[in-house]
Amino acid sequence: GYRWHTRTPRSHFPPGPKPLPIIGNIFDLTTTELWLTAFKWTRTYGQITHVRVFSQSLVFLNTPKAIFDLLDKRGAVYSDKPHLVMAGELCGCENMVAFTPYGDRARRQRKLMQKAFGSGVISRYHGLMEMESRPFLSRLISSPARFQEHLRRSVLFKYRIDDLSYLISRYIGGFTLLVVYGHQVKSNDDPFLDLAEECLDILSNRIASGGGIWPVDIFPALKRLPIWFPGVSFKRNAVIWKAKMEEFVDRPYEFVKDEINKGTARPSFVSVLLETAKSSDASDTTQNAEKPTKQNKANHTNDTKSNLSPQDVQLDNDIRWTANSMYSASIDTVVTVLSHFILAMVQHPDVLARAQTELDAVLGVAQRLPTFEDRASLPYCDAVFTETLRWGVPVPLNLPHRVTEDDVYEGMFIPKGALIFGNIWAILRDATLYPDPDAFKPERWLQRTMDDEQEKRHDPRAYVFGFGRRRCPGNHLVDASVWLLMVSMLATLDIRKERDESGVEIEPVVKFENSVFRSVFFSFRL
Ligand code: HEM
Repeated sequence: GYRWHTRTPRSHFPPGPKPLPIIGNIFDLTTTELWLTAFKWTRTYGQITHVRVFSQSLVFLNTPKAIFDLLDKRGAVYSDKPHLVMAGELCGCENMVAFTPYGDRARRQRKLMQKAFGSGVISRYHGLMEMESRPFLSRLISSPARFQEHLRRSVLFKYRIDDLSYLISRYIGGFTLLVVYGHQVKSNDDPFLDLAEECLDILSNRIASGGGIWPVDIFPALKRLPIWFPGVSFKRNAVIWKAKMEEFVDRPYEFVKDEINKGTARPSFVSVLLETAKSSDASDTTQNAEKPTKQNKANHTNDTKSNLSPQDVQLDNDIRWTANSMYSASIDTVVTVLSHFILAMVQHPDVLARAQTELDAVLGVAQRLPTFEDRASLPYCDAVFTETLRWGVPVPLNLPHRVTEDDVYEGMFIPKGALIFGNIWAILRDATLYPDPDAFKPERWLQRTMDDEQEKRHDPRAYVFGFGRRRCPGNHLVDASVWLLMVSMLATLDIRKERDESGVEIEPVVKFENSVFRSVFFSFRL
């Protein structure tokens, strides 16, 4: 039965729109851009909102205080992830880091990612990022044939954001493939990048569309229906998608193993961990391995299965899935942030001009491209980057966390199993924190009026990467690589509105997609 009918009176839940009997607030949730709806609720219900879908509680945390009090300070019970039958179990995504239940495995995975992309190691990749950003720029300006060389920052091709998304995903995907797997993308039809593209499309537009909640997640009994049963097409799809996801995880990983065996592996996240594991094998230091589950065994290639210890199997799976998670989590997110940047530049030629003037002064007549050494001398460009993160809000409702114990916060009851959404949108659009919040205003980051602690809380980086023990492990990488792409584009390109036949500028028609990421579509010119 429903817990609140017996033990806890409904009035003790955080406030929220009134649910219908049984189905709850389903109809309150089905609007486009759910974050806009959730934002409206904050006006009526304040710092926390509660809604439910059938018996599943959804809790939106709408203020920095509520978010940090729960997701940070009570991280021990607010760091689990929803158990998704369809996405996790049936489609095999349960080992991806963003879906991993909170516990030993999640902690091991995060430790590995910390090694790869923790704040202390990012500067090691600066050279590589600078190197990889060059082909990105040249692909950008050479893809359409009409480049006009006599203009320094030159204009004049028509783009749809999709064309650019493609190039950005090649850049960030290529970079991650190199760092994580030691694979260098050389051609336009790289098999690993093509596979990633196909799989990310399946993941975000098929498996996780609608927040990843399928009827079978609400009625788990559906999964026991036989596959031929009418209406069970989700199970047939799941079989196909699961095979694809496994290929996505296994192929680049097996590539590294092959390269190691041949003695030709380029040093990478995976190769270094595998080599370290091999050399510590002799001294046998691993402890506390989980018992190998069916899943673990199934993941293993036949030739090695027989002589692997449970510890080896565990480590092998940790590396395999962590590598894929970093690779797959980096692509759509970075594309989204850069699309927001371009949109802001198209809509604010004055900001573009000021950023370019600053760059010109620093880069001088040499007309070289910017590097990380220049960052400290480019405060306005940095402000443009910070404001892009605040204004764009790439993941407006964060990824849901799941609370593992009944909890009470300021007199409100939060039931075990509730999904908790950090309402990042509500915070970054809060006029008391960021006056005139809809406006794109880099100036707001130029004068320091707060002490260090307040400043840190005010910085959009405290929000856009999520919270507590699940906070995005790629955040330091993003701060470097996205900054570099932005200033490289500012240094070499003009970004303009489209024009009609008679040369008159057209306001971009902007369309946001209703999904986990705040993807945006529009046209512009470079
Ligand atoms: C601008 C780009 C990015 C944004 C805005 C972003 C944002 C986020 C957010 C909001 C979360 C959810 C955090 C939470 O549950 O509280 C997350 C998780 C994650 N991100 Fe990112 N991310 C970006 C790029 C990257 C990159 C480049 C990587 C590569 C290392 C990455 C890897 C991950 C992983 C593995 C998770 C799951 C962490 C976990 O559940 O423990 N992200 N990211």
